[in-house]
Amino acid sequence: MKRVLLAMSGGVDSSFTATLLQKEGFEVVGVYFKFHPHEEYHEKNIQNIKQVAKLLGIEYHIEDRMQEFQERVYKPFVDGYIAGLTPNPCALCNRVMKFTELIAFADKLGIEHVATGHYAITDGQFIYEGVDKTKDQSYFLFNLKREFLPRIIFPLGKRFKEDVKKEALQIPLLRSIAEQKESSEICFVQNSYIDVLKEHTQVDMPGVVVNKRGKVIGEHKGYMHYTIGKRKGFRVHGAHEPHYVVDMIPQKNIIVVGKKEELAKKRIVLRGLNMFIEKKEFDCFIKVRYRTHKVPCHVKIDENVALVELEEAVYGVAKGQAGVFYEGEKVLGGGWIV
Ligand SMILES: Nc1ncnc2c1ncn2[C@@H]1O[C@H](COP(=O)(O)OP(=O)(O)OP(=O)(O)O)[C@@H](O)[C@H]1O
Repeated sequence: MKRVLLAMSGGVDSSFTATLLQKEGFEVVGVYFKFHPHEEYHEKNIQNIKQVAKLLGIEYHIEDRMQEFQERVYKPFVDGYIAGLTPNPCALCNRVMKFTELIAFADKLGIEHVATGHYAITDGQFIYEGVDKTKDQSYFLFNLKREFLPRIIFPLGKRFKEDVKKEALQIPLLRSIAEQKESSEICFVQNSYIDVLKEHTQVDMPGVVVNKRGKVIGEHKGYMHYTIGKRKGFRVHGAHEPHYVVDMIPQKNIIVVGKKEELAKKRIVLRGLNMFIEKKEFDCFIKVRYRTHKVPCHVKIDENVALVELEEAVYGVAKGQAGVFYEGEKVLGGGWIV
């Protein structure tokens, strides 16, 4: 029987994925990784995994990767905010933690294929958007190592979240899992990223708001409270129209604000590229945040840096986020916005 190692989070998606893989004739082995140190959170998830394992009669493993997660994902997240970036820990984690550890553990167990409950599609060469556009997670997967792809299965890629939930509710032992509240977007952030940062650095430190010409026009609570495009939580004296954060100077604890048109960007530079194609110059579409539409662009790559000229302006481009290239639904690659 063909075996597959399934990354199980204890949530409805990966739990339901286990049932799909079994129906397809796989012998499923599950693995749960403890990435962050919130034991209560793990306990709840592990309870769910035990329940699924019992339902399906599958073997599962609980693996501690807290130290690695701390160094490879958590620390860069905190350091990123301190440096004035808007980090994207999930896209980073998928490359340096989740899939790396999943593949390594599969190798240890002598299993060829790995699976997750991501809403995305792969043909072993490329990643494509999942059919459920409201749940598609291809953006977060742009950074996967190419050599991983032939070993990955995404059983939910052609399914709709709503149907997954409905079907899971019909299975008695999955019912309670399907009824649980969805997990937050970043697994180690329980409430707000600000609470996480407060454990490591001083976040509340009032500073000045300046306009693009450097003139002081207001006050803010501390630069880490803001991301590019934010228009609330700071004061601009005598402002009659909305002002948006257009830049920040972390070393001086200054945020720069401007009107909507000053937020517009038609040129973006990406570094730390991960490409699934060899071409160095091409036309495609780019997504500069998770929840946004794709914009047509022209890309030129030189020495692992991509210069992207956009056909229409985008608003709220934040350094540290991922820029992901698409051709239709296919992910061509991407990099980090600088
Ligand atoms: N701690 C973990 N250990 C092992 N696998 C995990 C873990 N967290 C997430 N995964 C895997 O990554 C996939 C996507 O994770 P994400 O956090 O986006 O979950 P999700 O879409 O809410 O799915 P789920 O309902 O399965 O939690 C999960 O479906 C699962 O396969």
